[in-house]
Amino acid sequence: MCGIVGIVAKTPVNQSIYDALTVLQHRGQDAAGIMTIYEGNFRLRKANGLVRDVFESKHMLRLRGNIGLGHVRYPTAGSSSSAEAQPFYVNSPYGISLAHNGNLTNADELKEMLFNTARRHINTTSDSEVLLNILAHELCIKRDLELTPDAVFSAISKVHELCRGGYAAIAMIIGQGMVAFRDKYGIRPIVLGKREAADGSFEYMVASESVALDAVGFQFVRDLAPGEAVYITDEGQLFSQQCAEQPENCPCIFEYVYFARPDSKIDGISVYASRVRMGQRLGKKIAKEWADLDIDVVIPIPETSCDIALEIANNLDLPYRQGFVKNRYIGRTFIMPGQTERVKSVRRKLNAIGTEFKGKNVLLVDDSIVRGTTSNQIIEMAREAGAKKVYFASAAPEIRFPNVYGIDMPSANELIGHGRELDEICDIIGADGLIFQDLEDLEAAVRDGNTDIKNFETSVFTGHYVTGDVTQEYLEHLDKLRNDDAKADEEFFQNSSNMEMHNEGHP
Ligand SMILES: O=P(O)(O)OC[C@H]1O[C@H](OP(=O)(O)OP(=O)(O)O)[C@H](O)[C@@H]1O
Ligand SMILES: NC(=O)CC[C@H](N)C(=O)O
Ligand SMILES: [Mg+2]
Repeated sequence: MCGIVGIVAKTPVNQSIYDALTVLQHRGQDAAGIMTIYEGNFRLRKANGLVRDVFESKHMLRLRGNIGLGHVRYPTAGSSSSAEAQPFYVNSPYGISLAHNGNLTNADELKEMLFNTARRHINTTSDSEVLLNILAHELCIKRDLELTPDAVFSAISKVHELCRGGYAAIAMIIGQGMVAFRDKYGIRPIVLGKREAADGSFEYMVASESVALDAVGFQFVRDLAPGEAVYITDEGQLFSQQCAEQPENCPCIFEYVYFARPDSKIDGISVYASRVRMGQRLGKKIAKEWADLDIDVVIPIPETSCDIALEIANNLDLPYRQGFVKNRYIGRTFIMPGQTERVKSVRRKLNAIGTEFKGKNVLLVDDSIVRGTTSNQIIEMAREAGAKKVYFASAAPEIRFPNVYGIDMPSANELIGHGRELDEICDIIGADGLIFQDLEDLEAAVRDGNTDIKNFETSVFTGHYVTGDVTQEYLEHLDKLRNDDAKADEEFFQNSSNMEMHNEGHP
């Protein structure tokens, strides 16, 4: 899940984009990039690493200009090489750069089509470079020197016709403006904000999550609707239009379960409040199904599950204790690119406080169990710390199917819930009892924040893919390409780029 941000302002945007990226860091820890336009040219800095490591003062000084884009990357297509860090850019037409969150499911076909029909070459394995070239190709067909909003929107309509999958994207066009758009199912989130400039006019910002607006002093205006595009000219004029045929609101439910920050609101739903409701519902289920269990204490697995666990404890009338301490300098485990790193990071990241476990029957709570990397080790740690019995609750149901829309779960076989029933999963993670939230309850917990949303993207639980184009053949192809072994084999290449980036220079 990447984080994206774009700002069109009256004053330099580099610091605001940097600050916004730091609060979107939880969406991608692998690479970061900022691109601005200054005196008719792009200025770019992107590299592998966290925001604080990628941008030094010398880079920030170079990133001049009042319009810019930023990206934090969690690779879910292609490789982790710095050459695939974002934003990407193309020279023609105008000079366009793009930052993308999500995954295209038909990137291979589009790549071929781009060559066959437009002789466009894609030099990386990134689906985002494909998306940028599709947009560039469509804008190229409009040959006027100045782009009208109508021409931009008709290009985005073509993008929607051609591209499948989940995408929220922001593109910047030299001498014209910035366009942000969201796929027709609204799978990936994106919000619009505004701020009053000193001269009384408005500056605009688009970002993956509302928390980014808060961080840099923009007021939330609204979420982009599924299929909608907003175009902000260099002068700061805002236009918006629905660009997709039959859009359908179907946001990714995993944003609420795990990805997004609790202080964000997505599609009118507070992520924090939805997690509290997940806790309420799961608490009720535990009370009903485990009435005879002698649980002494509820302990969360930091960090994402803390709000959920507290509510479960309230519902069960049990004490809530933060029995695991999280090392604040270690990032999120699940979005690390390889399984070896993920396994190692659990014990580096979490440590048990012995007194909270010794001689007790503990209920550990996590937001989700994906590969079982965390639950497996954490249960072992609870036992080492002296727990008598270790029960485990997951606020999301069993994850049984791959994700194809921008969450790196490409291989069914790597999912602990794939093809396994509750008892078997419980045995593998080594718990004395295991309980999952029902999908109905999870959906209701989120929907209670905005009853206009009838459906969510829940394919990891159901195997039903809303875009309707995901075949067994595609899933097998994805598995071969991106399972952990395949990625480990590519490790050497991930650390070395085919193309060095020419983004260093003098201010
Ligand atoms: O079953 P797994 O494959 O281990 O994946 C699930 C775990 O990964 C995530 O935590 P993560 O450490 O990424 O982030 P957090 O600190 O936000 O909880 C999630 O919150 C679960 O704890
Ligand atoms: N998680 C994401 O949004 C990733 C965007 C894009 N598919 C990439 O891998 O760079
Ligand atoms: Mg976690």
